[in-house]
Amino acid sequence: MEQIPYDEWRASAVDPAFSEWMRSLSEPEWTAVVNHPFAASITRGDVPDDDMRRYLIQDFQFVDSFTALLGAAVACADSFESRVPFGQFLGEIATTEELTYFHRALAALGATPADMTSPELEPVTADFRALMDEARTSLDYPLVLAVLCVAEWSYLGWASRAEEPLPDNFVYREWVELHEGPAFRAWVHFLRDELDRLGPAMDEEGRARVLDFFRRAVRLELRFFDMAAGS
Ligand SMILES: Cc1ncc(C[n+]2csc(CCO)c2C)c(N)n1
Repeated sequence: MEQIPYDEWRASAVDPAFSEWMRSLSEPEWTAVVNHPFAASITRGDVPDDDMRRYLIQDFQFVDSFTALLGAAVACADSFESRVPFGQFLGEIATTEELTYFHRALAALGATPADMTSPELEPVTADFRALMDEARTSLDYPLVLAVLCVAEWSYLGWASRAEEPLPDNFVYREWVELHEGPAFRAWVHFLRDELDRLGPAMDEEGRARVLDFFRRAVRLELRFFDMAAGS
């Protein structure tokens, strides 16, 4: 897609948010992620066990780097008010939801402890971890935000397309519930608000760098679901 400078785009956009500028410049991949057949299959609970196991084994490695990236956000956010939500979310992931979910779901799918701690990484998992490492070591707050925001906003996108009733099997139901609902929505809102606050004050070169991280993350989300679907 053509790259329209933010200042020009904002003048005629229905939603002039900086995050929306980046999202719209990440088409058609963005829509392909939130409408991905593998994600739709999760919401219906009909992913074959072998595929769901492979996906969650790889995703646990993703979540490890993601958690480290949240730590970087605590470190490089530009105010106390901004640090706190990252710390809160970090605490939730590290303790309750994410960790117990992965252990229970992977046990139910017959994964071994070694599958969780030291699996062979798929190329897309390695590439995604490399992008998160690049953002983390930059300690550049907008770059960190861009990668976090794509991961969370895109997951909210597919999970909010789930139809009631959710699957009985907890492996699917809880994975949808983790990425939907008022608390998760507020978290995504916070990440977008931060980008919307910082983007307009940046120069064109700075914005282009944030957009580059945003787009790379969107492409990796698409490749990740493609990997999971075995395509
Ligand atoms: C490839 C991939 N992209 C994004 C997410 C979303 N995500 C990562 S950590 C986290 C917090 C609690 O669930 C969420 C929502 C994912 N799991 N896997």
